[in-house]
Amino acid sequence: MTLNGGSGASGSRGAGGRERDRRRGSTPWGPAPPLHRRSMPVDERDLQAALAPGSLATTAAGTRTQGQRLDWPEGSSDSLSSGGSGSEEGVYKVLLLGAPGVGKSALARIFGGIEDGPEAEAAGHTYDRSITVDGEEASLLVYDIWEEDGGCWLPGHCMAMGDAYVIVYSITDKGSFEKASELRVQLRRARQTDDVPIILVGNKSDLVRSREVSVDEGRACAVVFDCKFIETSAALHHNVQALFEGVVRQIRLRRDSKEDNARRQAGTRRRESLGKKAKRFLGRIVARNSRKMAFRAKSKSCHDLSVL
Ligand SMILES: Nc1nc2c(ncn2[C@@H]2O[C@H](COP(=O)(O)OP(=O)(O)OP(=O)(O)O)[C@@H](O)[C@H]2O)c(=O)[nH]1
Repeated sequence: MTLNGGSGASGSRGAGGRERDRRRGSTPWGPAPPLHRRSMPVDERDLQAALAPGSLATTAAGTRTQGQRLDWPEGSSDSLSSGGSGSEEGVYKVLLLGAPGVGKSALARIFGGIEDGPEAEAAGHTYDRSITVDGEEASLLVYDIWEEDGGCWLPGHCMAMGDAYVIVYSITDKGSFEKASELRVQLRRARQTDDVPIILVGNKSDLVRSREVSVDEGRACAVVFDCKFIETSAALHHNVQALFEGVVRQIRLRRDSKEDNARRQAGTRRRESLGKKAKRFLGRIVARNSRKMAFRAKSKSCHDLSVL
């Protein structure tokens, strides 16, 4: 996978700032004052414009910075690269959700190519990079803006704006695992009709001795909540690349399956004979009866981020 050289977090808000905000790669970016989540003045109208589904306008919570480092191996078939034009339809908003301290920012910073230390302090909360997965480029805007203790600005917007969600818990904190389930339920409520990809992430997998949530528990939770599952260690940069590649694949799989369905429906409407209709009806009955098998198949695949 190729991550396009890390233009980092995003800055100003408002739909009018769309083009201006999308400076990336080689564009020099003047110093922007870091904005803080809690103290940030929020104008509801600005946010609505900025966070409207489909809008590329970036979050009020972020400042855009330049990513400096390639975290993922160069020369691999899929790796990070710089700049990327990121066609507008190829830009996906990814929201990180989870209890405090589980490592959301650490994961986001690795994605953004931001080093720990002063650089990280100066970075905002939104990271913008182009990545090439399976030979196709996609731009991800990764939002690390979730505030879960009621201080979260406009949680409804957070739940509505994502093209994909990464729900993070710490494997060393059972409470954060329970919180992850709550967030999944909240998301389901907020996006009832959308088949939006959700990836459950057990972070801090390096802390083996303090583990409170087993891999099996994580996986079982993902099966129950119909999402994908992966364990990561931001500290060791383990599986972080796989996570973000998986996000892109999950988005694409849904996009492709929607397109296939639309194509099939269009064709079916034109040509479907009575025999075919009967076959489809029987197929549905069989599918219902094999729900148990489907559940088993799902539990096998919930950790495979490259399949639906
Ligand atoms: N050992 C270990 N520590 C981690 C890992 N990921 C994050 N941390 C540490 O956990 C602490 C919290 O990480 P953050 O990235 O700030 O967590 P967060 O979820 O963004 O927290 P909030 O900003 O409070 O929501 C920091 O001290 C990180 O260094 C990991 O994979 N392993």
